Amino acid sequence: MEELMREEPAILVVDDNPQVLDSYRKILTTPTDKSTAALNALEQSLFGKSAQASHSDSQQFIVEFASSGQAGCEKVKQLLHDNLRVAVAFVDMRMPGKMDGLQTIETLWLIDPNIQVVICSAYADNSWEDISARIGQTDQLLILRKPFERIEILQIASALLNKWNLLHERESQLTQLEHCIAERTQHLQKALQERERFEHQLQHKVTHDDLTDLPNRTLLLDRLNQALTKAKRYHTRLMVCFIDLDRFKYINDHFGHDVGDQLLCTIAERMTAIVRKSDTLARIGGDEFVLVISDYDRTETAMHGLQRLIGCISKPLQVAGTEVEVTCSIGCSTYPEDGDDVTSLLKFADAAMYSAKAHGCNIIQLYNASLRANIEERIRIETELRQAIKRNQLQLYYQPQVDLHRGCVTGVEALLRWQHPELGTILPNRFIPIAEDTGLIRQVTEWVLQEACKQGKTWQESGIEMLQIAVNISAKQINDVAFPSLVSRCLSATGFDPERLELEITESSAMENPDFTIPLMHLLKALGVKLSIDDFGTGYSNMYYLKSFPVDKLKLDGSFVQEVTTDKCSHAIVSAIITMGQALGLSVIAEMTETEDQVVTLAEQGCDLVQGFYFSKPLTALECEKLLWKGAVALPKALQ
Ligand SMILES: Nc1nc2c(ncn2[C@@H]2O[C@@H]3COP(=O)(O)O[C@H]4[C@@H](O)[C@H](n5cnc6c(=O)[nH]c(N)nc65)O[C@@H]4COP(=O)(O)O[C@H]3[C@H]2O)c(=O)[nH]1
Repeated sequence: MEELMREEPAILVVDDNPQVLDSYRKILTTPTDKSTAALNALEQSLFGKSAQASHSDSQQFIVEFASSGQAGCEKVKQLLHDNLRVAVAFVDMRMPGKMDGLQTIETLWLIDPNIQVVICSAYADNSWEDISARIGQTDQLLILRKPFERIEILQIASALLNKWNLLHERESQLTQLEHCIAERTQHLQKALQERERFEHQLQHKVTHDDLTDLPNRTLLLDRLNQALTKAKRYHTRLMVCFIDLDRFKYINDHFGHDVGDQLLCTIAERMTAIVRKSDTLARIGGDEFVLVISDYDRTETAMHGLQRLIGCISKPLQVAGTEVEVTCSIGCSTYPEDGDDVTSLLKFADAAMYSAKAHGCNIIQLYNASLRANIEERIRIETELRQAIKRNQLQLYYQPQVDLHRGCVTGVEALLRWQHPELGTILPNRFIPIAEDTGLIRQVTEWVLQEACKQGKTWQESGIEMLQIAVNISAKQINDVAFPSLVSRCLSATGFDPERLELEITESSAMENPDFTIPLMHLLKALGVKLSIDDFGTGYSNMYYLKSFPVDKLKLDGSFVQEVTTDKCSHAIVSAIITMGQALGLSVIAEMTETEDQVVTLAEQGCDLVQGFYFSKPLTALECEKLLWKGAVALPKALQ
């Protein structure tokens, strides 16, 4: 509105006397004469350039005339309506009609409070004090006594017009400034909101899992800390539950990662729908979820909730057009019973979950004392195994392998023992899995290979004939690209004949990732070593892959061997594996052979080699050497 106002403001003259009005007209609208030129010069020296610009030489002022107060007010209204403003009003004091001078002024200021007013009166009936008392103290009002001088009117008009212009300019600058500040404030507020939104998004991203949008490990730890502090303060209970989906890896590998992701999202949604808002459900790894249940009354109540959770997870779901049922294993630890810090509660729940997994599907396992003992032992083994190699506490035992056709020992299997100074002999099943989990398996395998090759070389050089040494290779090693070079290093370091070294790979580890293990097996074969499949018959061998494995030997799993004489099925499986091995041109060895009947039955089925307590338990290198010097072993009578 303000911008639309015409720049040059008007002067209003209100007087009921036509002659007075005429005088005003003459003074204010007559072109410049000498006196007005002098006035202009005076203005310029007083007000500067802007004063000069305020009115032109040809027309002094824009002037409006009104013969009554009412007409004057109407005129101002009309001008405002036409975007014109009145800057100065000369108002007569005594006027007939409804409005005298003061009433006119009051009304004028109601319409436009910025008008500079000059009261022109010939009478002294209104003193300045009276006027001030009526309309208040103001610097917008001057009193001019009639009869007035032309120069007085011109000076006053010019000065007030300039004053009005300056005020108007200041006012519009202020308005502009306010507008600018408002705009800037709005801009800053918007930027602030944007920043807050961004920070919120960032915070969410840092604390939530991308796939399921559940809290991640960071947020879980934070919430768990808070829940634990609360539980301690209010003496309430807290349960930490590790939930792991069974066979997820299989689904992921078999159907692909997209399907795996979709499954995880569906399961996460199902669980979210039934857990209490006050509890925290987080995803901390591939198929691992953690639920924190706080403030529950009895363990049974929490167990009931977990049973419901199992129920909702294992409801059938469609995966890539196939109906799948997902089971899970849940391990729980509780505050205050099992621990009073976040780390312990998480560790114990994790241990309980592993125990649950070992017991089958959809099992809930509460942490207990025996699990605690297991964990403590595990931690001890993990810590001390690191030192065991350096402190020379590892030792290889050798178990002879007997050739049933020739009746002599043609090979040995190297079996690892840890001679612990306090715990005595520790068997590999107790520490190999821990070595695998901690990555120590690489050092352990290197030590075993070095030691076996060194021993083999010693025996070779001492004249023991044609001895094959079999070494167990962990699943972790068979998935390690650096493994062939490790084998090569050991062979070169010891000078052992590669043909005499046999690497035993379990069927399940060979089948875990055949696309990777087959090329790796070929690399090993290129070194000249022999390969055998251990525990054969227990894994899920795909016959197509079996054909592709560059192996020399199948090692029949001990569980079938031990039942070969007592169980028809085991007998049939043993017989089938031996026949298949022969057909594929592979030799077959049976492990854990304990009785004469077993040896005879295996020989009758065409098994080439046997290993087990029947001929010998695992022996120290020295004991084994004595047996090897003897060469021949006593076969059962039926086979002689
Ligand atoms: N009941 C019975 N058992 C018999 C008989 N004959 C031998 N055994 C035992 O059966 C296991 C055979 O080894 P495995 O199947 O390769 O199974 C091995 C192998 O998988 C692993 N292992 C042993 N040494 C090493 C090693 O150096 N590295 C790796 N990665 N694993 C090893 O530990 C497993 C267990 O080894 P050990 O405790 O030495 O147990 C050995 C051996 O002592 C028998 O007639 N009856």
